[in-house]
Amino acid sequence: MGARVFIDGAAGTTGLEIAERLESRDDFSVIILPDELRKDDSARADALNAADFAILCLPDDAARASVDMLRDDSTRVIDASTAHRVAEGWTYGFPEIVGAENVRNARLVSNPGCYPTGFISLVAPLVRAGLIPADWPYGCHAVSGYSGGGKAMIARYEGEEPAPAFLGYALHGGHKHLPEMAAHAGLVRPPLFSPAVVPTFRGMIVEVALPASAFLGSTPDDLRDALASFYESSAIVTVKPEMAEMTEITLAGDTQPWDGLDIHVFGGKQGEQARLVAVLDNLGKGASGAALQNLNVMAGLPGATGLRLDR
Ligand SMILES: NC(=O)C1=CN([C@@H]2O[C@H](COP(=O)(O)OP(=O)(O)OC[C@H]3O[C@@H](n4cnc5c(N)ncnc54)[C@H](OP(=O)(O)O)[C@@H]3O)[C@@H](O)[C@H]2O)C=CC1
Ligand SMILES: CC(=O)N[C@@H](CCC(=O)OP(=O)(O)O)C(=O)O
Repeated sequence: MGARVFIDGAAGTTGLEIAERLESRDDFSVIILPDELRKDDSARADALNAADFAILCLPDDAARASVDMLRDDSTRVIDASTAHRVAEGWTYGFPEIVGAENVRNARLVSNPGCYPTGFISLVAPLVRAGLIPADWPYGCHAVSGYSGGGKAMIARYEGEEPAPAFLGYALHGGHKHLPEMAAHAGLVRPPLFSPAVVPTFRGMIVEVALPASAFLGSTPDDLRDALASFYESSAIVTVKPEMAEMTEITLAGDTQPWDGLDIHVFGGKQGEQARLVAVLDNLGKGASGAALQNLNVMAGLPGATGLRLDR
């Protein structure tokens, strides 16, 4: 029997996928409450405290309640919700950005948000390298598959009523991901964020478009080179070489999880702009894939065992 992993919220979109993916693993034994007990606080408290690892796949308030139910420090937690992503005492579970060693040694790990995973992957290394400023008024445009909205949005897109082909939201600001986007990208303020949902189940494209004045005299090639060197040792994040002939970027519309994250840097002909683009699966590196990566790292397993990186 391997380490015991309790999935709290295993009936939801993220929890279900983590449970399915852990099923084939013999290095972990999975604890899932039966349907009639999955919202029973006493059963949840017992399962949480009996586990070596608890993965919280719950709305924010329920995730906070789960953490409050822990009686001692013996359960290590991966929280997939937004509740603890900028909270003191929690390690942000983005090993490529915060360092795998920090995740390995952490007891409380917050799994990054899907959009922030794309945004931070593009911006954090360049801010750290001093190639773009921490105080620029960044913008971030992104599209997500509808599974990003959990069960409610899946029901909307798969229900009787026709769903929109493009659904822009967060029109008045205040998206729940803004604090972690600023904090973990190393920015003084969050980006102007314009997310949208498109009618595919999973997949995500996150873009940060920059005028040349934002990259302080470097070129788009310099930005790409810096990102390539930052992610050189990552099996998960791939910085694509310049592809001048590439004129379109598309969502694959995959049905299976894909845990990779591809980064593109497109430059203007005279270097007058750079479009930094991250392509990922909102349910892969944006959710369950990241949770499994964090679980592997925390359990001291080599690399990113069990992650599907090809598309
Ligand atoms: N979908 C995505 O792309 C991503 C989601 N996340 C995060 O993961 C978390 C879960 O999201 P997601 O899977 O999409 O959401 P879902 O709505 O699909 O699932 C949430 C699950 O939690 C259950 N639940 C709600 N309250 C309680 C409670 N008090 N006790 C026990 N179970 C409870 C729900 O039960 P019921 O079925 O009865 O409603 C549901 O099964 C959220 O915090 C979300 O922000 C993170 C990354 C990406
Ligand atoms: C399409 C959609 O609604 N996406 C969600 C984000 C996905 C999600 O649930 O957020 P986490 O990654 O923080 O879990 C939203 O914009 O609120």
